[in-house]
Amino acid sequence: MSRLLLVSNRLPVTVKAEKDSVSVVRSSGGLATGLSRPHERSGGLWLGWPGDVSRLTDAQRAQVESQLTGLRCVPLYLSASEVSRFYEGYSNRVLWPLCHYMLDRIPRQDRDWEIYRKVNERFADLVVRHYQPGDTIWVHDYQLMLVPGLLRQRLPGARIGYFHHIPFPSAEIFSTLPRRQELLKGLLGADLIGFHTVSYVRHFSGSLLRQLGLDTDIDRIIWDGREVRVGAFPMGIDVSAFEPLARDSGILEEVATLRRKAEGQRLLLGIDRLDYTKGIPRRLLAVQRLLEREPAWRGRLRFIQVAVPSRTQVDAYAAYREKVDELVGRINGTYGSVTNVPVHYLYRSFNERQLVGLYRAADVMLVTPVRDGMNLVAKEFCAARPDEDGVLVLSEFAGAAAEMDSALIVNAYDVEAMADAIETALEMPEDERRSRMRALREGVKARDVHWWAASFIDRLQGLKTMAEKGLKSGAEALALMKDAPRLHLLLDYDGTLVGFAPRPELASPDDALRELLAKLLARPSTSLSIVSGRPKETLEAWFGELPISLHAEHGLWSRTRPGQPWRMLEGVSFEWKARARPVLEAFCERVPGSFLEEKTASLAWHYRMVDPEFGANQARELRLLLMETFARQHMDVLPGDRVVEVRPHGVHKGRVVGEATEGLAPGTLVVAIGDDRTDEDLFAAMPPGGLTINAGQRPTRAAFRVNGPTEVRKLLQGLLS
Ligand SMILES: Nc1ncnc2c1ncn2[C@@H]1O[C@H](COP(=O)(O)OP(=O)(O)O[C@H]2O[C@H](CO)[C@@H](O)[C@H](O)[C@H]2O)[C@@H](O)[C@H]1O
Ligand SMILES: O=P(O)(O)OC[C@H](O)CO
Repeated sequence: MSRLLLVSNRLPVTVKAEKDSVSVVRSSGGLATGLSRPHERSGGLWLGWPGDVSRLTDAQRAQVESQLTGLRCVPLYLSASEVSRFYEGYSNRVLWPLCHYMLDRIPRQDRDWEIYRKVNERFADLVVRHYQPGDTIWVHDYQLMLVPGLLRQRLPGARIGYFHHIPFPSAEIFSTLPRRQELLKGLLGADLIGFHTVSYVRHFSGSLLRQLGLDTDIDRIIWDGREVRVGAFPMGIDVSAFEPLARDSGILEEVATLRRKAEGQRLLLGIDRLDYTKGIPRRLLAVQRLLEREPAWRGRLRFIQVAVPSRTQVDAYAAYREKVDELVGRINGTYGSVTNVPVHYLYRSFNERQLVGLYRAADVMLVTPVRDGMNLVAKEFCAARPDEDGVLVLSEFAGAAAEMDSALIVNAYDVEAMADAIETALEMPEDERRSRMRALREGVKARDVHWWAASFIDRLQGLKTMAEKGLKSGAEALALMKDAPRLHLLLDYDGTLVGFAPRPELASPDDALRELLAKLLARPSTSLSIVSGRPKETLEAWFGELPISLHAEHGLWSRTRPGQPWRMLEGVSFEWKARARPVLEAFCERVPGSFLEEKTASLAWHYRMVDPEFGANQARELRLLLMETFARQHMDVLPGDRVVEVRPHGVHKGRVVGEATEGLAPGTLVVAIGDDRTDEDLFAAMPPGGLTINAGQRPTRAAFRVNGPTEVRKLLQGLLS
């Protein structure tokens, strides 16, 4: 296993300052336990913020640092202003509510973005300082969304993963963020981007399409000349740590004491960070509603709500706390008695042993966030129930609901339905409770936190990095081309010599391109061919006068010299065309903005002016329909860049190589440059020693890569100097 560099905003340790001493202890949270095994095994480092150390003396700080070194943790200290503007500001006032669909909580002024960016840079710089070739870098969560991109600039060949622990919102929600594109580009610096559920993966892909025009091919995105993978990796908990605690005799005694104190009562339990995403007020209202409508439960229910203080400096959290306090007071005031209150509200953190005791004692666990990335509390509850009893009421808006369908799934916004679910849970027969809990426990055990970490790391380490793929740069290609005694260039047109225009006829050659081609032709021992998918009429009109060979419609038509007739490949069948046309026309009608281009042999359905998400979906549907309908016909369906093309089988750009290079003097270096899938056929048919250059970002069999038409022109210009 290669060395792991873990990067998260918070280090997995807690600094404990007492009167005269200070110590650093490993935290027990999900991330800390989940990654501790790979962290130890890989001999790597964990980089992050150790929390507020501003009140420590110099000597204490030195002591902290030496203990951190022992744990192989590297601290990144945040100044007071960074804590307030990076952590509390952009991370928790903007990104947190955005990802949890709470747009009205985001401040109107975007004033903390710069600090967010700068702190992300500080993290990236720290990683670079500790990076050794061969390391795997794994960045965590929304506080560090720019870090993968910043690392990619600094360490182009590194293997980088990113995991998003909170929901990724729908494309409509994400599009409200002024910095949406920067953040997406930041994430795309990673080789692998992980989310808890497939719906977050879908939302992320939707945003890529809408914001950057990038289509996700199952789990693969092509960005900046690299492949980026996305996937769902549902996080689990450390079951092996919970199980023994749940059988611990000391804890079981405490459970018995608690149950004795609540004799004659059923126990409901809620355990959360005090966060406005956790749905505590509606949960309280549901308990209130049950007591209101079913007087028989009054005095017979005890709802224990534990809330750990969180982000207390952020106003929204303070206001939320007041709201919860007020509701608890109101319910207890209405339904309490001199000896008993229905809600036991505990505003503090509990240690793991105390939590397990509560989980073990509860009849019904209420996990009802209004939005939650995963929610590990739901899984901890099940792991703590080897007795196979207890009912889990789980919000459909927690990522955990995607896996835990044996829970009672509720709409956490619907107070009445939650009151119903609590009642159903309280009255559930023992058999049903056991069979549901058994199924839940199986899932929680099978996909624990070690499985989660290992599946992400294995996937990441199984991917080839840029360096391993070995694509060489345009500069290296230029050096070889300049050294060659003679040169023949096979050039694709659209996407290679010119960029894309809204309609094909608008992408005509500009003056600079014409001048460049003329100069290349004047260069000693240099000849060239244009190999395009365009109709022959277009190539004739644009380049007919030039002493070059022209190949139209992916090689169906060829013309070797000006004035020579165009010749068509022999033995090509077109009978499918009349039947395919109405299918494509129907798509033009139903997808506004799309249009049909007809060439001699092929039909192309263009959707570059259509809403990207809708266009891509419709293109997928069209391809499936064509492949089904014309399964045994002599035709190929080719997906292109915002185009679906249908062309005769056996007609492809590779067919022109023989003719275009016929009669070249020995020792001529043949160079092919193209950007899309149709150019791969050209690359595949190159003569031995030929040089292949991909002018795009797709996976390619080419040996060299440059980035788009601007760099192609720069490369060709380089031949003239
Ligand atoms: N009152 C309390 N006292 C003591 N400990 C308490 C506590 N309340 C919660 N905890 C502990 O905190 C840990 C994490 O809890 P969650 O997954 O529920 O949410 P959190 O929002 O912090 O995490 C974010 O990251 C995790 C992991 O990816 C996602 O599941 C989640 O959706 C995302 O918001 C659990 O181990 C739990 O025991
Ligand atoms: O306490 P925070 O702000 O570091 O956040 C803890 C949560 O687990 C974030 O996902």
